[in-house]
Amino acid sequence: MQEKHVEVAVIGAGSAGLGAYNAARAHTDSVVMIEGGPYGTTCARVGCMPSKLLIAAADAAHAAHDAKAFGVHIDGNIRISGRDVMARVLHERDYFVDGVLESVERIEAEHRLRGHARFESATTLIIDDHTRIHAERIVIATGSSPDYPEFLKAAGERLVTNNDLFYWEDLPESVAVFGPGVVGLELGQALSRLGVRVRVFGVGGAIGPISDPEVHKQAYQHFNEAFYLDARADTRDVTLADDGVNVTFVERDSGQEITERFDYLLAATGRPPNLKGLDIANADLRMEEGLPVFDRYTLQCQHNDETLAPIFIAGDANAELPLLHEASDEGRIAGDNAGRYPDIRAGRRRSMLSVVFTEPQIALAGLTWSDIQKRSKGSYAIGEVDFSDQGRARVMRKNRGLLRVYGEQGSGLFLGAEMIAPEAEHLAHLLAWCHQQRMTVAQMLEMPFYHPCLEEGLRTALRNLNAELRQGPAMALHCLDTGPGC
Ligand SMILES: Cc1cc2nc3c(=O)[nH]c(=O)nc-3n(C[C@H](O)[C@H](O)[C@H](O)COP(=O)(O)OP(=O)(O)OC[C@H]3O[C@@H](n4cnc5c(N)ncnc54)[C@H](O)[C@@H]3O)c2cc1C
Ligand SMILES: NC(=O)c1ccc[n+]([C@@H]2O[C@H](COP(=O)([O-])OP(=O)(O)OC[C@H]3O[C@@H](n4cnc5c(N)ncnc54)[C@H](O)[C@@H]3O)[C@@H](O)[C@H]2O)c1
Repeated sequence: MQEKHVEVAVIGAGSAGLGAYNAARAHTDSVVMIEGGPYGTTCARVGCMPSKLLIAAADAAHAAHDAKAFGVHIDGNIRISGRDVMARVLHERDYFVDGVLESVERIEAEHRLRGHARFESATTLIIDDHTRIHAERIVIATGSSPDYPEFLKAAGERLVTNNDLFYWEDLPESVAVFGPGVVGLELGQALSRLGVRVRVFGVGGAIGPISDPEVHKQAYQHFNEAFYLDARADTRDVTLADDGVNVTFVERDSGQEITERFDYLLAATGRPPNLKGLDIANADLRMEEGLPVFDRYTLQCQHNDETLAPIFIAGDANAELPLLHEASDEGRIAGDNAGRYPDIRAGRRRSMLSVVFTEPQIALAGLTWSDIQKRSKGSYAIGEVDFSDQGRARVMRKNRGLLRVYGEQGSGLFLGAEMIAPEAEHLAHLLAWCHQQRMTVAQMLEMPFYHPCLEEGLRTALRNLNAELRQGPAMALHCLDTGPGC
């Protein structure tokens, strides 16, 4: 067993780990980054990028099918080649992975260590069985992995997760998706648009990250127009079938128990943090609900006696906001603090922004509806716009969805938003930026709105909110002071 002494050890070379390494490296040369799996990050390899590539193919298929509604007739059959779709996904995915691999290659070889890390004590790590690292400070950036309930294991080799799906050489005929969370909705809808027979089964009623009941209602309706989604499914059995898997469930509308065969079962039932193999009990960390207690501004953990530990936790590993930009931010903050220790600084946390790349897209910005229920003690108002009659959305045949914006009574401050809306990724950015600038709804309304744009729908929602906050005039139906369709 080799012995190595460093100031900072970073466990995990994903988006958070790479950010942490770079930030710590700005303070000291004595850093090591340990990676137990393949380099390339979850985001590039099996997460954000390949999922968006699959969705891009699905959008192309959908546009081709929808073209005739615009008077554009594509003569002959629209043929989707599963092999070509998956070949492009993998080819482009590799391009993104290669970019990450190049950055990893640029890191000095003596700063990189391959192997699975586990804690021997709060300041020593064992890497596989080959190296013991004595580290003055440690950053845990181990990410998360798909997890699923025991009964799904009956699907055997037909059970896949996001770790497997992007390696398919061809598209299957059918997939049963368990979990209408972010992964299940994005991949389920993409597969459905690519001609795969899809059913999505959930428990407890949740759809993606939506907490606003009105947005939830619309989402349920829109997705069900596109594919079968039962967010409170009564699934009775999962068994292996010939070259496939049988799922027995109570059909949502008929109430009949049926057994249906699928080529694959996609488990998208959540991604808990990778803490299990870490022997974290040896690190003397204070734990709550299986997770280390940490400060979200410094990312620093506590010892069991509640003193501060020289251990930091960033990215999906801390389960706070398992999103790429948050992992990068947290990695930088944790690495900076591990490097500058004991001179710990609070890092800048941005306004919350989350996008689900479905059609319509789901997005959250600032505080969510459920945050506001907890924090605002009734002193808030809601404005909304329904996109079914919004001018630009209608022009593009994307006139579906609901945007709800929240503001604070008295101050008129913009608090947050939830939406299922056309091109919500852009609307949500504007809203997150305004939230971070602590703007009032009235100030937001002073900004320019171009005609005819989806942002005019946002303006309608903001005007509605301003009126509800009693800071502006009541809304007029089809007011034409700004052009038709607003
Ligand atoms: C299908 C899918 C789509 C997604 N799409 C989006 C999106 O569109 N936008 C978005 O913002 N987010 C998206 N995400 C989430 C995003 O990918 C993650 O939030 C982000 O990649 C987390 O980065 P990380 O550094 O925390 O983890 P990772 O990138 O997973 O890095 C953790 C690393 O730690 C290593 N490791 C684990 N344990 C050990 C150990 N004991 N010893 C050594 N090494 C270890 C792992 O091998 C891994 O390389 C998506 C996720 C999935 C699954
Ligand atoms: N566009 C994006 O930003 C993006 C895309 C994909 C993933 N992600 C990140 O990855 C994280 C993990 O995504 P995820 O979708 O795996 O998890 P999730 O927590 O978002 O969703 C899991 C879903 O599975 C359901 N579920 C749990 N047990 C079930 C069961 N037995 N049967 C049926 N359904 C069950 C849950 O109710 C929930 O709806 C997300 O929270 C998100 O932060 C982000």
